[in-house]
Amino acid sequence: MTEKTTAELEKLRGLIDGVDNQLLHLLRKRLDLVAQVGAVKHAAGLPIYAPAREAAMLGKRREEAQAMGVNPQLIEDVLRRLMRESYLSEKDVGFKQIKPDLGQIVIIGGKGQLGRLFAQMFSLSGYRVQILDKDDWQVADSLFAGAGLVLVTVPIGSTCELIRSRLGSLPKDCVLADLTSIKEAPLNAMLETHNGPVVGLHPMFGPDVGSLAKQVVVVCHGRGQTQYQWLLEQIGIWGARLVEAEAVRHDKAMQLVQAMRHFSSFVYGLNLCREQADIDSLLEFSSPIYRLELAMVGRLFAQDPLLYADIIFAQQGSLEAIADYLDNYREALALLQAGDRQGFISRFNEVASWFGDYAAQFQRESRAMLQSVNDMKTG
Ligand SMILES: C=C(O[C@@H]1C=C(C(=O)O)C=C[C@H]1O)C(=O)O
Repeated sequence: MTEKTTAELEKLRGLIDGVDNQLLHLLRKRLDLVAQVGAVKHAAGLPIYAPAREAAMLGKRREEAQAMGVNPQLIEDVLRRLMRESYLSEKDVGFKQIKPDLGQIVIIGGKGQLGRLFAQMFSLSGYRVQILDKDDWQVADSLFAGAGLVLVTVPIGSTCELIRSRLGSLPKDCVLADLTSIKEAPLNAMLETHNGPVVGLHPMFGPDVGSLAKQVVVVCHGRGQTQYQWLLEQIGIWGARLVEAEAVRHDKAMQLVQAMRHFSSFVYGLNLCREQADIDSLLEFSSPIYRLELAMVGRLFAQDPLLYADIIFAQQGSLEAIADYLDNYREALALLQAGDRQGFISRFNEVASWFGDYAAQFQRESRAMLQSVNDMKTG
């Protein structure tokens, strides 16, 4: 590099540093304003997450960006990241309490990760929360006596047994709910055991989400909705979207969304392990999509094997879904073994037309993800 180039670059970089520093000050200012909005909303009992305001704001900023020669997607990306930060700040002020006159909330399995998250959310909303873990059954009766909600969040394998053997004498107005990732069997167990209000919930996220804003919670109605409506509203206040479903339809979807998906990630990991793949080399040669896939598979093995065993072994139907997957794998492999390129292409087209417009939608969505995977690279 010539001295002139070095000097020019240094000058421009100094200016960029100055702009970045101004950005930082603007961010500080924005965070402070959002905190004030948070306080106003908290006082009025409104949730922080306001999708209509977000859509309007994004639309306006995109237009302004366009007029200024800035890529609209750039300002949208930046604002979406900032809004995520806004949701996190809500934990500082707490949430509106929808049912202040509720007795205490007893969370069975409250020391598990998801149990702890819900305990925290209820506490931040002003409820009195009691945790009942495996070694606490001697105090169960006294906890249940004043309970307005009993929430079961124990491993799937023990859920129904626990409900049937331990929850037969809850106060009659107490809401009984569970967070199990299958719904039909636990819902039936709750309905058979408790005569009061019953609802099945399935949070479609892991315990490491920073905020519930935009996360989905599936709701399977049991009985006495008017008595547990407050619970649904409370979850809405946390920012989550409630999706109502019949338990059977939910469980069927989980055979693919969870059991088959996790099982194939498990086998993918098993295969890498047995092949003694060199992860460093894989990463070195990885395309962004491969890296994303490796991250998706690898993250499974950073978690509790019991949780995944529970999910995969929970339903007989999952076994069939996984067996079907294997059949399709074998059939596709046979095309390869037979050198049937045309057969592969015609299957490909068959699947592509089945995906229809979703294929293009998924390509757009993954493009943004892949770009952030690439942004994360260092060196
Ligand atoms: C700050 C607000 O709350 C949330 C955060 C927003 C933001 O960071 O801009 C926008 C809408 C809400 O989801 C608001 O309503 O203005």
